Amino acid sequence: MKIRTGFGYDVHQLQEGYDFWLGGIKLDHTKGAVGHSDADVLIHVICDALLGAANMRDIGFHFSDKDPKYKGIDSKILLKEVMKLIREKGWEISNIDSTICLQQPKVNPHIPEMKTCLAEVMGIPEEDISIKATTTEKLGFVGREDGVSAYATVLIIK
Ligand SMILES: Nc1ccn([C@@H]2O[C@H](COP(=O)(O)O)[C@@H](O)[C@H]2O)c(=O)n1
Ligand SMILES: C[C@@]1(CO)OP(=O)(O)OP(=O)(O)OC[C@H]1O
Repeated sequence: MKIRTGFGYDVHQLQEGYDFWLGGIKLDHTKGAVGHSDADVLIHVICDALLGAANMRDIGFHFSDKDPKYKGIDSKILLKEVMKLIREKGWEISNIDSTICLQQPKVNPHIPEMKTCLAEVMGIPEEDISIKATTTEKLGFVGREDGVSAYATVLIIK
């Protein structure tokens, strides 16, 4: 049996007038995340951690932010595609752990819905997905509410 770990980190700006997609669901907030896609930072770090664990480059390598095909795309579609890529190489997910860095809004009340959504997209049990959140105590770009960042680690097996 082979076991590999992977790690992902990503940042998106927060601006008024944009939808705020996070963990596959739309949050009700005064600002939203800016990107070429729907800018779902949690999904992006999960994609990067999975691709990194399988040694298959990163999200921007597979889905270029210069390609009009991905303009405004639902990141759940990208995550499904990443799952296909790693499963084609024989990998299955053991577990995912993640942290969202966001000053506001509170994400804790939305974590169960995010887990249900992501588990369905990835075809894995909810219990294998951990999502956590932290503010940065009003420090830095997250603290100023200029952006949202996230980290994820994964374990994959074959
Ligand atoms: N956007 C966020 C940030 C944090 N949480 C939860 O609040 C707890 C306290 O935050 P600290 O930054 O003071 O550590 C944190 O542990 C999370 O449970 C949240 O829900 N949404
Ligand atoms: C997802 C992609 C592709 O639409 O665009 P963004 O939403 O800008 O996200 P980012 O994490 O900066 O890079 C990956 C991109 O290729």
